[in-house]
Amino acid sequence: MLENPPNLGSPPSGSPSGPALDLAGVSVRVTGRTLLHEITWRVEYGEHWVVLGGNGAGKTTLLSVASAVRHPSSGTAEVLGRRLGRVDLRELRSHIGLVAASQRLVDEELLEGEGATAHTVVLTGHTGTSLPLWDRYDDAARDRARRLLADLGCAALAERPFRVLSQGERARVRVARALMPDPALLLLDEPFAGLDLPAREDLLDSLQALPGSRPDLTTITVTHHLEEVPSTTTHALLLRGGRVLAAGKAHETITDEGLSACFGRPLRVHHLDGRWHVQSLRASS
Ligand SMILES: Nc1ncnc2c1ncn2[C@@H]1O[C@H](COP(=O)(O)OP(=O)(O)OP(=O)(O)O)[C@@H](O)[C@H]1O
Repeated sequence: MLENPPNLGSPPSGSPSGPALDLAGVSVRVTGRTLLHEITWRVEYGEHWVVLGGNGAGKTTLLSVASAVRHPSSGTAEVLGRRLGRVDLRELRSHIGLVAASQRLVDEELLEGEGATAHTVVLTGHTGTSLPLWDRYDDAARDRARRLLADLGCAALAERPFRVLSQGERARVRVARALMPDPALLLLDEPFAGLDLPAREDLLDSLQALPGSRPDLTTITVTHHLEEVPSTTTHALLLRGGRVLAAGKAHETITDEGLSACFGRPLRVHHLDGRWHVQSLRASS
């Protein structure tokens, strides 16, 4: 047990002791297949991780454990100081912000059909529901939803129907929604999927501003693309075939050797003005 576990009734204040995420020997098996092999991974509060790996490496499966959606088949997983299997997962999930662009919000279509505005979509993050529960939203919640939209550079979109928003605008509204309950942990599963270059850069700017305004927030971003790694990233985990190839400080982990092993081809990594870029040596030779 942690000496001072974060107060899950309200957002942690100051820097809580103990890790935000602590996986020890975590394996995930489905019939006939092992999707994750004995993952050991520790994420401290205030760290900003990127999980890199090719298609099918196990990134989404790993995030499903970190987001308290899935139990490990073996090993132990502690999220925000709570051991999966011993706590109410729904209550724990209310302290975790999850953005998964590839999996639309459960009832996004329903929200669209209802003509929900961007502000309403963010408000549903307050109750963790697909549809708005109007009697649960006081003035403070409504103001907070507006402030979050402004933080994500979307203040002008507040009253616009969600269904008419561009993919880039939707991506930022989803992040605002995920931040609505003031989560201790923000998990982003391919948040840049389907975005063009300006939309990607806008979302990156917004994500890179988060550590400044929320010093205790811990983030984990899953991506295939090095160009999408926020400049505020502190740590990286490289995944291949459901196994951790390397995990540690970003500069020590995102290397030519590490990335080449992770993606199974010779790669050269460049780090320029805080951003990462990759060059395929096979393509250029
Ligand atoms: N329920 C399941 N049953 C069987 N296999 C599964 C199941 N869920 C995932 N897989 C397989 O596990 C592997 C890892 O999947 P996962 O979605 O975690 O990978 P990923 O790294 O997120 O991939 P991508 O980048 O393509 O989204 C894949 O080969 C996938 O087909």
